[in-house]
Amino acid sequence: MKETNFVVEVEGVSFAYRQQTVLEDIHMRIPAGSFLGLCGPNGSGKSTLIKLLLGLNRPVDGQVKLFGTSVKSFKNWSKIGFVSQKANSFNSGFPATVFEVVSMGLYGKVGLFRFLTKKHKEKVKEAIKQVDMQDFMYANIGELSGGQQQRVFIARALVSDPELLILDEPTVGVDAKSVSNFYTMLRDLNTNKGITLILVTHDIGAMTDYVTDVACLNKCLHFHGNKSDFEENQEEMLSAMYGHDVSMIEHNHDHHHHDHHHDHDHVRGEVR
Ligand SMILES: Nc1ncnc2c1ncn2[C@@H]1O[C@H](COP(=O)(O)OP(=O)(O)OP(=O)(O)O)[C@@H](O)[C@H]1O
Repeated sequence: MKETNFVVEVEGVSFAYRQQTVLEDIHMRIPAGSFLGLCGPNGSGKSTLIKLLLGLNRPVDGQVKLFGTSVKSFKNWSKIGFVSQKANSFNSGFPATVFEVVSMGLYGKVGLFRFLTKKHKEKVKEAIKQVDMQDFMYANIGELSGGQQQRVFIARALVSDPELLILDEPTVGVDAKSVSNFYTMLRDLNTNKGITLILVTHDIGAMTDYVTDVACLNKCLHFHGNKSDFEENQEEMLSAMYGHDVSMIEHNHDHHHHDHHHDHDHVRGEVR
């Protein structure tokens, strides 16, 4: 029998800022090749958990392993790409092209201010194509929309061939119409390139059509499993987690109908 490879193993992890416990006894194993949507309300500890995975926070209890190695001694950071919502902050005057920004993803490998070889340049172009931004290769980053900028940051993370890509609220500031294209691109990276993805979001509805697995966090891990198990149990889970605040989980579940009355029938996890 083939053993499952886990990219991330979280074993009994707790974390507190001073006296405030933010994460409590989290157990979680993320198999290679999965696309995990990590959701939870504001302040539920999502970003804190990501910082633990990246070794930026030390757990109070328990341990984190990356590719089978404790994060404390993990060195192979080029296997991991990270894109945060704050990446998306270039103003229109910023004097760098898409090509240059994506090249920065290689500096860990080639050293800052070294010349890029032809091979490196090919890699940069390939990463830009993967996020479907080839038409903007030499455009200034500051002139692009929020969603386009986020694609460029993903390309910058992809250029060093990561096996795991972590995205913390990448669609903040991306207009609604671009969000589904953005998620489709992520799904393609997962299925075609086999990159394991962790997508942090407080918007459950928008991502469930794209991910393979879902984790729901609110200090404790309320659920972690594949998407179909999640969909069977989601009403209970969401009302336990979000109470009566369903505004953030509205979602047009139906792909074939676009009239508003119909959409409204498909609000998920509705609690009245
Ligand atoms: N550096 C810090 N010092 C003290 N408290 C913090 C710090 N960072 C986060 N917190 C607190 O820890 C809790 C969890 O925050 P965290 O940012 O992990 O949640 P989140 O789920 O990512 O939230 P959001 O969706 O709003 O980004 C919150 O109550 C927050 O106020």
